[in-house]
Amino acid sequence: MSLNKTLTIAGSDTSGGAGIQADLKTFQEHGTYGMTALTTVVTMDPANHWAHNVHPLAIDTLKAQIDTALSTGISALKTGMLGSVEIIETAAQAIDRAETDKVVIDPVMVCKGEDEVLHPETVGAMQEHLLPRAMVVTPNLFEAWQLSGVGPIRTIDDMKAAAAKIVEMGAKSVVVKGGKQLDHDKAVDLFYDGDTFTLLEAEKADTSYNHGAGCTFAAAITANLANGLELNEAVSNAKEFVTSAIHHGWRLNEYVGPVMHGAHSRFGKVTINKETLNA
Ligand SMILES: Nc1ncnc2c1ncn2[C@@H]1O[C@H](COP(=O)(O)OP(=O)(O)O)[C@@H](O)[C@H]1O
Ligand SMILES: Cc1ncc(COP(=O)(O)O)c(C=O)c1O
Repeated sequence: MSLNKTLTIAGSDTSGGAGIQADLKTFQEHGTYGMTALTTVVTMDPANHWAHNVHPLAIDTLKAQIDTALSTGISALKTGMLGSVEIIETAAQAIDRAETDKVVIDPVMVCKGEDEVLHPETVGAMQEHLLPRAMVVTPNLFEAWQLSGVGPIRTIDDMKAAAAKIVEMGAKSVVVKGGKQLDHDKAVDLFYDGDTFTLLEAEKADTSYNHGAGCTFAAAITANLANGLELNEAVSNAKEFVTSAIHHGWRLNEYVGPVMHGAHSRFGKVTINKETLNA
């Protein structure tokens, strides 16, 4: 028996909820064989209110990991926290060498609770190098604003305008995640494949234990694509998966509450609403 191989090019979240830890747990839940290329290691300082420290790895170390993973012939890949223009360029080269067009770009710019881009110059590099290579991009509202120039995004019409712009910039499709940020009674995401706008609506969880939700969502799409699902099905199944994970988010300590990556298989399927919108 062989498994579909999924690669994540992303940061390590030592606390285990986001980053490659979220990706691997999610890949495992979907029955794919997860592989990793770490860009950076994020640690948290227990003596200083869990302040994040970012430890970038040498670029040659990243390249060697990519070489290792690509040599196995991967089925799908995703990118997460990249952190510098050089790393973004390296990820783009990896995508060009991968023998698959199943590429999910999670344009991680900020960690939850912060609203400043980690490195502003990386936005231009993502626009130039990653959007044209993406089968699907998964920005939250802030990231969609930064990538598209359309914003601040406050309504579903704003989400549509940003999504259209991101596809115009070269992405094959995009999911703009309204999540908790959009002022709406449901957790609403907008999927646009260049043709049709589809609203994905789930029950909103009243929780702050949602660390890793974005990574988990993008990893689930990646695994679904690797397993042969059509793009729209890969996205809506991933929305069900992450909704369950968020509704079972839990308290790791006084600073962070990760999603429960395995909730979907443990507690059963949740249902979401799908609605096609007029262009
Ligand atoms: N409170 C919530 N209840 C249900 N779904 C949520 C909630 N917060 C976020 N989501 C969903 O989780 C997924 C990831 O979104 P989000 O957490 O906004 O991403 P990011 O981590 O990139 O900011 C999206 O499908 C979003 O709609
Ligand atoms: C390595 C890494 N990647 C990605 C993220 C983004 O996490 P989320 O999925 O909660 O947006 C974080 C946030 O802490 C992180 O540490």
